Amino acid sequence: MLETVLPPVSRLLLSCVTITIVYTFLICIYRVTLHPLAKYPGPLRYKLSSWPRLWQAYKGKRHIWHLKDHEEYGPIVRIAPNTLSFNTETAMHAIYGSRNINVRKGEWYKTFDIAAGTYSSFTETDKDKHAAKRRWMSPVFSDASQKVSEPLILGIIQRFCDTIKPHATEEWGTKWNMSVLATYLGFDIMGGLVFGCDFRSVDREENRDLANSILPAAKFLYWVSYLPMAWLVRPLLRTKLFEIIGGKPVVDNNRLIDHANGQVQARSGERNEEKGDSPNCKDFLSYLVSAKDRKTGWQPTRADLDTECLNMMNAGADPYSGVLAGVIFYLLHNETVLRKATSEIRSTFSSPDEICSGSKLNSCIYLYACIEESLRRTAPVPSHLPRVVLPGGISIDGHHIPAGSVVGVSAYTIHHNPEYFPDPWSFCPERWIESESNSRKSIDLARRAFEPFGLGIRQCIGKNFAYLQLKLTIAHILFRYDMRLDPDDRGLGGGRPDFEEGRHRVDEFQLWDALGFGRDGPMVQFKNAME
Ligand code: HEM
Repeated sequence: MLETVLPPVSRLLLSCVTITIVYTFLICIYRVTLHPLAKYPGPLRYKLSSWPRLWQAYKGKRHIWHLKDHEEYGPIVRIAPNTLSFNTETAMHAIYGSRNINVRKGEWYKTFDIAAGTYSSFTETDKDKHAAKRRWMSPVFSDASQKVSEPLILGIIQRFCDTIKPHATEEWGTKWNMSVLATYLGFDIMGGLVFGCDFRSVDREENRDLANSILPAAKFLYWVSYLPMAWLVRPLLRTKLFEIIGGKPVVDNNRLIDHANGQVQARSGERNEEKGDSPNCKDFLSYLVSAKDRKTGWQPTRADLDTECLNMMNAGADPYSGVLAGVIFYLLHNETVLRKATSEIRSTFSSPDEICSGSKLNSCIYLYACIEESLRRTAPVPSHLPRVVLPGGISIDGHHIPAGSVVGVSAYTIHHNPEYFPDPWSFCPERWIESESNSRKSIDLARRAFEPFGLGIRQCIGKNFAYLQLKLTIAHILFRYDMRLDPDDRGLGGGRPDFEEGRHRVDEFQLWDALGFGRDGPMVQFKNAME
């Protein structure tokens, strides 16, 4: 009846709307009844649609939601129509543990550095291509390369400490936002390591723009990568149109890409001596430009080099900076721990010049335990690192998971699982040290559930560099300075009882979930501890 009185265009529109409603309704029914993952528990809205996940990613709170969901629904939660989240160490090893596991990285990764030209070792989803890239990069991360790089890392850390010095006499001096300082320090170190380029963003304000771009760009790409049809957006990432739509974070990301491209380009032209580049330096780029995969003979294109350098800057600088800010936060919120760590460093070394890699640094087991405990609390990728199940499926904790499903474990959730980490909300470096009250068995169990660097073939290739940088930085700071929270701004970086659930713990360093994590504070004052 209605159809006969309506004009043809309206009839067409009405049909489209009706078909869409019926289709959506049927999809919803399918997702909660016949879908292969229908039997797994989770909130109804997650089962129906992946939009709630996008919203959580946009708000930087996915890790908080994961934790809450697992508390409510148990060790397996359906967090999107096609995605399961697990919270056991056995699942973690079943998903990420070795090369032969029948999964690959998910499409989600593809958004991150495609704007730079191609996929990096981090975002490559094809297993064989990834293996070739990993072999190509291995000389960069060898022990020999680390030895060559250490003087550069030490030089930048010492300059960082010298920058604080005039503001930290015998009295408590200027207050510093540790998240901000650590961002500049991380950027300077990676700029030196990757490009042999001396950014000096710690001590020169005019050089800080690029360092400040990394996190906003990462936050933006993080939620964009969760768009249900992110593949439509990817080709637009580098366009002017997208700069207008996305605003500053997109512009920032493009500036970072341009910078990486410029640095790679400079290898075929003149180097920029004025900016402090050393013509003979052995930086990461110098290994990569001339190397190829020894097994397949694969050689990088210019786009591969651009993308990989950008990836190393991002993957190397930001997690280190975030964790460093986290270590300082937790030391300052746990006085006994700070005292013990400081005393270990000051009794092991007799001057800052002695603080370098070697047996003395390795003997600082309390320092190492503080880093492990901070990595537990502030894993730089707090939520899922998604893996897609390949044809044939896989078995996880006795469940057959069909091909095409997406599976993962959230580091934040498993790192706060009391089954592996008793009293998970307390900062307790002692849990990593064997003692009468802490058996080898419980440390081994904790280690099996510990994944701040990922696991298996996709584990962080820069892990050893990261530990070296963290140990050196913290040891130098503790040796040279006493630290305290600025009395006027004690709360910055922590939660507050009047904040929402999950952000209410004053002694928990607050993370903004992204690739790397957003952060602020703590506000720190230093006092010179050396004569
Ligand atoms: C505290 C410091 C760091 C943490 C916690 C960390 C964490 C991680 C994690 C969790 C992954 C795996 C992601 C996944 O499975 O999708 C990863 C990958 C990676 N990281 Fe790190 N990272 C750190 C520092 C560094 C440094 C200093 C570098 C050196 C340049 C680096 C370079 C990389 C690269 C190239 C990958 C990709 C590896 C691959 O897929 O083969 N990271 N990192």
